[in-house]
Amino acid sequence: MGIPGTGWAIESDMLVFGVLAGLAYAILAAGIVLVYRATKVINLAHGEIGVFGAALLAKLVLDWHWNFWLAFAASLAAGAAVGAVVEMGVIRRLAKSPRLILLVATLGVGQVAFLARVLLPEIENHAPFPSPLNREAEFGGVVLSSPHFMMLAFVPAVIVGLTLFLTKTPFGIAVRASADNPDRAKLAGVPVMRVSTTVWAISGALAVLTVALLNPVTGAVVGLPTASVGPSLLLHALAAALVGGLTSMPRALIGGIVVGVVEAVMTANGAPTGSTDLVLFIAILVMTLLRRRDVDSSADGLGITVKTPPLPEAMRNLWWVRRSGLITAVAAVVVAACLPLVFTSSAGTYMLTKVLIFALIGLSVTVLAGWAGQLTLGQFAFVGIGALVATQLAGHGVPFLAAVAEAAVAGGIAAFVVGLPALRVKGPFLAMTTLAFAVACQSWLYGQDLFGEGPTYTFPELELFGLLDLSSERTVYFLTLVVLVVTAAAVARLRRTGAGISIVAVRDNERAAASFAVSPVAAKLSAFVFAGALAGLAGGLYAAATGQFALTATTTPAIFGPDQSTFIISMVVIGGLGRVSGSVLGAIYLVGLPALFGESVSVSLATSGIGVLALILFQPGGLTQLALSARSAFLTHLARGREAPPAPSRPPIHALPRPEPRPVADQAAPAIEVSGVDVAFGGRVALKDASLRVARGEVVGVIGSNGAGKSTLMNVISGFIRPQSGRIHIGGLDVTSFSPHRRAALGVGRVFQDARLFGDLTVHETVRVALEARKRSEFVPSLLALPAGWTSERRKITDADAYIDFIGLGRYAHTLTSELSTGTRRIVEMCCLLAQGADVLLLDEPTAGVAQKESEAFGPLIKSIQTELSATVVIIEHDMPLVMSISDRLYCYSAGRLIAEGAPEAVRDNPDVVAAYLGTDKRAIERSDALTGAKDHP
Ligand SMILES: Nc1ncnc2c1ncn2[C@@H]1O[C@H](COP(=O)(O)OP(=O)(O)OP(=O)(O)O)[C@@H](O)[C@H]1O
Repeated sequence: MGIPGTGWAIESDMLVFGVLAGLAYAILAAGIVLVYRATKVINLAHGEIGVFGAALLAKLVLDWHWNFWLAFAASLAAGAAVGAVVEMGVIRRLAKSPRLILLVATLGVGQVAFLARVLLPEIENHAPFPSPLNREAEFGGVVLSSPHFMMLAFVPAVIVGLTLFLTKTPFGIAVRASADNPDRAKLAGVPVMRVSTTVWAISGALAVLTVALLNPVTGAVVGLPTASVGPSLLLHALAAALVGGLTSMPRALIGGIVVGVVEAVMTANGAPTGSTDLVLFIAILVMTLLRRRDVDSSADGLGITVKTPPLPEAMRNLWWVRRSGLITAVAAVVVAACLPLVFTSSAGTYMLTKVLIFALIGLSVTVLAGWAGQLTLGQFAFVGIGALVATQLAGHGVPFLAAVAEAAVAGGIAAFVVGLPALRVKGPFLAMTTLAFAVACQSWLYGQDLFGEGPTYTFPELELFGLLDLSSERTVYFLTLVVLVVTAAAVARLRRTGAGISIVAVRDNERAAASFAVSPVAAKLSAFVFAGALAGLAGGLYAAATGQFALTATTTPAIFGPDQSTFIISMVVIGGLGRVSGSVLGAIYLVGLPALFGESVSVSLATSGIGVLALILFQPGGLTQLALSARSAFLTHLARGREAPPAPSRPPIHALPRPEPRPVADQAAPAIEVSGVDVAFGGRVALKDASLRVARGEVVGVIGSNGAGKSTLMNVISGFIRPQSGRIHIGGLDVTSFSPHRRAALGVGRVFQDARLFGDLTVHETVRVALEARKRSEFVPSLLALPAGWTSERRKITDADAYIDFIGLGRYAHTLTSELSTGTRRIVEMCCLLAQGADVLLLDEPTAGVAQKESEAFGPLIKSIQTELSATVVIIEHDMPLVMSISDRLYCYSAGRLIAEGAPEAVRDNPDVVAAYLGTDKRAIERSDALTGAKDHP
């Protein structure tokens, strides 16, 4: 059979080989799916655990002559035990940590499993990997032997068995419940911990089974270095898992077979090297893009883990304490500048340069993963692109600095291309896409003619401005040091500007950020492009420092390969995710120490998988956290017996900064007009022919029982939900097709029911995000500290101070919002509305979660903010006394339909409203949250 238009043939042997390979991918995928279903983590240690168990099996059968099945059972049990120990010792302890930390922990576990395998007594009898039967049969022109039959029999049986186990048994339901919401599952009596341990134990056994099935098929000879489950194999399995949406095992089985067959057909027909990985990358990209977008926009748990401990009041305002970061940085640069005097050999200088380059690449991960929360497993791909571009250009006579700058541009462009589709992709799916990109770069892109003749590339020996000889390692070292210092300073500065804060805000709460006019797309893309450019720049310098490097699809470990991408993630997490110092400390720890003091047992122990795991377990904030804790302890010690100096006072605020008035499309038009809006989620109708008309300056309350469609109405007005029909006008302008952040820029302010704001931003930073609605901080001027950007940033800082003082939040200004009580966070939200200068305020249960006593103050507060902003207000509230006291008119919704509208008293007494919402109990009306149960007290 042939494929029309390609000249390719499909023979039966390709199908047989394809199916066999596909079964291998599927069983690997099953293990990944199992753990992902239970813990939402991609277990990167899965392969290594399997390789360890399979080595044990080989030892038992070949050297100790155990019966195969007995040895098989024992190694599966060993795999299960390893899985359970990993869960109890690592995963459980990190359950509340950001997912990135867990991912890195699985990398550490993988290294420890690798070490365990190496420590197993050496196998003396070199022989093919053991298999129980000794039969052969011909099938489709292919001679199949017992390992193939094992694969054909075991894989479908295991997958069907696991599927039934997970879908039809109470245990399976418990797995799903504990994955979706562990706290709620615990309340419902699900033994969450036991479920998790069991899942990891099953996955451990499955890993051993996988490698035990895989090894004989690939003809592994025990005792010789066996191929481990590297990124490429993992990627095939991930593609299969993705066909099943990371949850369905039968679909993963089909996915695996499809991947295997396509690959076999392509390879047998002589498709160019690496093109199968390219196809895999495209397939993964398309599949992730076609996935239904997550409705839930909550942060995917990639938060920053480094927390600055409080400093004693007596010391906080001393100049050298305030400047301690800068002082440390200067001292570090001085030390770095002296190091070449200590490590004088050319190899030593090269290692120092490599530490600097890794720190630079670490900065790119800091921005992308730490700030933007984009979990990338392919950052080294951009380093490789940068290196090749710089080498190629330098080889064609382009001056050194221009070549390196173009490497940065190439990295940025490549990141833009990858980042654009990645905007729709989150967390583990993005990790997979970027890993696929890294694998495709290694096996396909780097081999393209565009980058010159490989596989060996030589960076020419150049001069800088005809003065500095770049063939000297020392010159390259100092040049790299200058680039790193300048870049680190720019990155640190960027984080303090509106542009940097916005990136973190989008990561923490995309909806809230959009409601402050921050464009999530622009924030994420700018992080992607900037990180890509930094990686490309580092790549250019890496090529210059290395001089000559070889790139082939099979070189392991490849200099720019996917393994390096996972390494750099570990490095940044170990250093301290999200901080500039994190990249530098991580590079010193994981690249510098092993290279310079590799002989020392304690150094290799500290920087091995065990050291990394121990550090993550006891100090998830990494080395930066350790340093900050040490500083805090030292200052606390010094502060003993010292009086706290009076805090520097700020001049009193006489008037709030006035926002520039926004142009209004039609002065005579109502502030908000919603007409004929229908919204349905699947088959469930949330709004039917909804309408709302609010005059300028009016306060309108929206009431109705839970699920009546009130929040949906808010989401329709603010742009988070596109209605199936109907139109929305703001100030006479038809905004139906506008995104949320565009509506926010028109003056639409919003508070959300959950009052989550941005967990990793301080109150001051949060208010500055709101100020973005007035004047957006541009990325490039902020990064380069151009005068325009600088003046506007200074202005925003003082404006934020003014709003915070006005609303009485002064003492919380530098507290993280996640550390505030719900009531205080609600007040921060109000402060943000002021800062945003919103003239249409959409308040979705602004007192939800606030104690009754505190919520009484909210009526006057809302009124005063309305007056200050001359705003129009729509408020959803279950607190009837509050909503009655401030509203000019009320709308009441029931089951998505408007049932009453008019003066507050008239609506309250309307029989339909009484029947559908309020009931007849007077006390309930006076304290209506008792009726809805909506209020939870902090
Ligand atoms: N993103 C969504 N996906 C599916 N269904 C949804 C979604 N958002 C809302 N719904 C459904 O639409 C209906 C209206 O929900 P909505 O949140 O607007 O009600 P509400 O009146 O605000 O209730 P509450 O007082 O509890 O906030 C409910 O049945 C809800 O389950």
